[in-house]
Amino acid sequence: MDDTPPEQAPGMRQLRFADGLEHMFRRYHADAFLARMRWSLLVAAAVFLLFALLDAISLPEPVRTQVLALRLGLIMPTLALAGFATYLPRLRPWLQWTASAASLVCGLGVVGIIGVARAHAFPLPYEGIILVIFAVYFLTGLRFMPAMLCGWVTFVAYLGMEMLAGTPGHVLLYNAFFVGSANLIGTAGCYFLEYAVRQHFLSQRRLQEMAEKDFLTGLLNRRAFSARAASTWRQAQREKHAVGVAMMDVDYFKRYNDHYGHAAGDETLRQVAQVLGQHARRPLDIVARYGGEEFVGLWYDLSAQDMQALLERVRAGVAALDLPHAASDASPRVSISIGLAYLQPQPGEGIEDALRLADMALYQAKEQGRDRVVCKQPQGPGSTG
Ligand SMILES: Nc1nc2c(ncn2[C@@H]2O[C@H](COP(=O)(O)OP(=O)(O)OP(=O)(O)O)[C@@H](O)[C@H]2O)c(=O)[nH]1
Repeated sequence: MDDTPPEQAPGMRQLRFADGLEHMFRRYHADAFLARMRWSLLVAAAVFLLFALLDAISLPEPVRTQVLALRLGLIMPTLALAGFATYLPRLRPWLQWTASAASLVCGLGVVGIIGVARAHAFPLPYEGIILVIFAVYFLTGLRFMPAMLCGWVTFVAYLGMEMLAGTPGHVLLYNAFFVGSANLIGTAGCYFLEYAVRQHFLSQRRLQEMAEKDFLTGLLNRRAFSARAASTWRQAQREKHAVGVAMMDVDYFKRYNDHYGHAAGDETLRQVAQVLGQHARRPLDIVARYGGEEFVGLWYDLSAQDMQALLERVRAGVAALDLPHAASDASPRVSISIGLAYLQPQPGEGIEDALRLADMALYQAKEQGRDRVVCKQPQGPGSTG
């Protein structure tokens, strides 16, 4: 397990983790901020509608028509489209893009509104730009980079518009200072916000790992096995694929502890677990510590022969560790007995049924002298159990 404190994780300061982790973070962020994004679009729409009301009451013609055209004909439909996009699961990976586009349209739209007022010499306050900038940084749920891009592009567009409109230098300087400062505050605030979200993401991952992993061996624990195996089992039922479920037990481990000491026993369990882990590398393979010196594994969609061959390699791998076990009647080295249940999950059957069968196979392996693999298949046509 990675013990680095979240704030020292590589890429934390740059707000970019290594590729795989960054991908997971973005998915986590998209899920965590989905509701917030919807609400922020709703709040933005409500504010723009209120301003439209104010414009309708207070602006003279032709400013009113042009401003309302921008508010109701450009900004509101964009917000509606961005809101709609949040309900399309296919667009979920692109939500930062759609929300950025909507934010940019709002920012440039407000620049346009002020530009219309300037063109008709109507003294419309420029502070609407500051409102938009704060909303982009703190309300939308945009990550730091896109939020910063939207904020600063809006700033530059605003400056350009004021220059084109011939705004006097000293007024422009003050306005630019205010809008620029809003952007600086937003940039810093948004950085710290995303930093905190990343810290939270890493802490949550660590907690989940701690809840799922066995402390001694680093394999999954029994609870995590049950959850994952149940889901793989259902998948096998749906797709009508076979699974191999194996119970594995280190032979005469009580005697090993008594002979070599508990600490040596711990180290042996770690090494055995490593061998098991090396044989469960596909995404749906699961191996876990079931308890004490007992391990459990599930392998998805292998033929019965491949499954038995794999477990034979596991048994041989443990033997190849070449750890002396002077007190064992099965072998002079540490060895493992394996009971395999090989079956295609039937409707109404659960993973417990497979575990029970694997346990029976393990019992037989012990009866037959340990250090071996015994396979059982459910009774029925073609059964070898
Ligand atoms: N070192 C160490 N020993 C453990 C741990 N968990 C369980 N054990 C020991 O594992 C032993 C299991 O003993 P038994 O259940 O009798 O099994 P066994 O001696 O392997 O006998 P067979 O399974 O019949 O071969 C006990 O002595 C437990 O104390 C652990 O985390 N570390």
